[in-house]
Amino acid sequence: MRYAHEVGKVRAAERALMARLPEGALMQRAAAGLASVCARVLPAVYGARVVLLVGGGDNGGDALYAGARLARRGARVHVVQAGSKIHEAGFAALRAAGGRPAAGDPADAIAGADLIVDGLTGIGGTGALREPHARLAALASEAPGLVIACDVPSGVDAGTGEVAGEAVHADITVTFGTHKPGLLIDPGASHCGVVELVDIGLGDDLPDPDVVAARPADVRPPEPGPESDKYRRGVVGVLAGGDAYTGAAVLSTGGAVHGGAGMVRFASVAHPVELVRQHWPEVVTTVIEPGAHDAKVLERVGRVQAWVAGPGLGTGDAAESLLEAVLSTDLPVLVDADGLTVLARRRDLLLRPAPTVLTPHAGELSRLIGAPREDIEARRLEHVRRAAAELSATVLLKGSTTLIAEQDRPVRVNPTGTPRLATAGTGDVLSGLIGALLAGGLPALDAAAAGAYLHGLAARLASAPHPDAAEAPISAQDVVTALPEAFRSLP
Ligand SMILES: NC(=O)C1=CN([C@@H]2O[C@H](COP(=O)(O)OP(=O)(O)OC[C@H]3O[C@@H](n4cnc5c(N)ncnc54)[C@H](OP(=O)(O)O)[C@@H]3O)[C@@H](O)[C@H]2O)[C@@H](O)CC1
Ligand SMILES: Nc1ncnc2c1ncn2[C@@H]1O[C@H](COP(=O)(O)OP(=O)(O)O)[C@@H](O)[C@H]1O
Ligand SMILES: [K+]
Repeated sequence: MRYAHEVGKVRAAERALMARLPEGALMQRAAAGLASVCARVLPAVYGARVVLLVGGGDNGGDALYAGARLARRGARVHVVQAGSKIHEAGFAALRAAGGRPAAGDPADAIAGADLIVDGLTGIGGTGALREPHARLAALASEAPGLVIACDVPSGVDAGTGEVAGEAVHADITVTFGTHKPGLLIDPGASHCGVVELVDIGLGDDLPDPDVVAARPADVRPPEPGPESDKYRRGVVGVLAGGDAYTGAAVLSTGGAVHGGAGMVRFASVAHPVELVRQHWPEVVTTVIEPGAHDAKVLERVGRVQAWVAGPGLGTGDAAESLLEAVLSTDLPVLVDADGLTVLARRRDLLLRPAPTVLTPHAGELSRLIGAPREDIEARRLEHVRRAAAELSATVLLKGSTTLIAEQDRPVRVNPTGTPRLATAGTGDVLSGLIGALLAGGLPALDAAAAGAYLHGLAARLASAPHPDAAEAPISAQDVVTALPEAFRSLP
């Protein structure tokens, strides 16, 4: 796992470690790590034109000491100072090594640099960047040279990933001690480029992480053993589709079929059942007669280990009764799409002892918790946590970074995916896939996280089947088709 800690915890760990070390030792560790990444990516350090963008805090100090190290190796290092304050000792070290303030318009120095080191703000940055920082951030983002952000791209809120105004778009972010949540969560994450973690020795002083992102080896779908049979591997029941929407039923069922369940049962009104049978002959189907939506329907469907309810189900009384019946069981239930719209008016249905997984996008979450959609998109971490607490459920918030929250657990950030996933029907695939993983016995948080990982991986593989291939547009059905390859590519 990659771990991230909130800013307050990073500062507390730094204080604890600093108390045991000689003054300035921690900043030297950070600067040494930063300088070594700079040296590695430059074709040659000697003669390289390096511009440091330096704010008034310790983030600027890191940049100045790293600049001094590069200057000692022959780089031509210039400083663009933002504001009146500067880290005096760092500035003195840079000057002693031959670095100088940039003369003339900073725009020219930035445009002519081989490498720009962003030391405007780090974990101390709050709110939208002020001037002249904002202009310098914009100039760096547009410059032809490489941009390396020190700790956090300036303008990104390290704790949340919120970007309130202008912010640096880095090629590489060299972060110290631990990841910060804002480096893993959009919109901040998309400003970071490649994130490199420099160990400054915080290890034992850091508490449990607040946010974690899986590495491939962390994703462990249930594996069938020699004793497995279709029932022991887990049966998933899908309640989806209606007379109005049939595609959602086919796609959600497809996610379940390729998600590793021993069997998929599907129930709906006649038309979607017919289509699901055509697409997925291996699925056991039940036709629900119009008007019959109570618990008896579930008995007719047969035994399952987990339910998926909602895609294309409609939002009327029939859908509500079906949802009430399924949430009255003592089985894990995933609710998606139309099911979430119903839940927004029937939150009482969430008061149940068994696990519930909700998979909203920002619009659906907005209805569920009564927060504006724009606020959810700007501050995804805060809202997904709030939703998990208020709704007593595992909440997977879809979008440009998928987050999964469960009360009192670190929030999982999904590292896979592509913006090409933003196409109709891919969410339905995800619901069936997670349902299969739940039926296979994974706990809710692990099932949701593994499902999001495999779904994002399948989308990448569908869009660009090998590393050198250009990305092509994909359909939701392509994601279903690529799921076996996604499973195969796990270590
Ligand atoms: N502590 C340690 O042991 C270690 C810390 N390390 C490093 O220290 C960094 C944290 O340093 P920090 O606490 O000095 O804060 P920092 O990120 O430089 O920001 C403060 C400056 O930004 C300014 N500013 C804020 N918001 C702004 C805005 N919107 N627009 C414009 N300006 C804004 C603010 O100005 P003010 O508001 O005070 O006028 C102040 O000048 C951390 O990220 C890591 O790089 C490493 O060396 C490892 C050891
Ligand atoms: N900008 C984006 N980058 C990456 N993935 C995205 C982006 N926007 C949406 N997605 C993903 O695409 C899928 C869309 O799901 P959803 O909104 O439910 O669509 P639908 O209801 O049409 O199936 C989700 O997995 C979501 O995380
Ligand atoms: K920075």
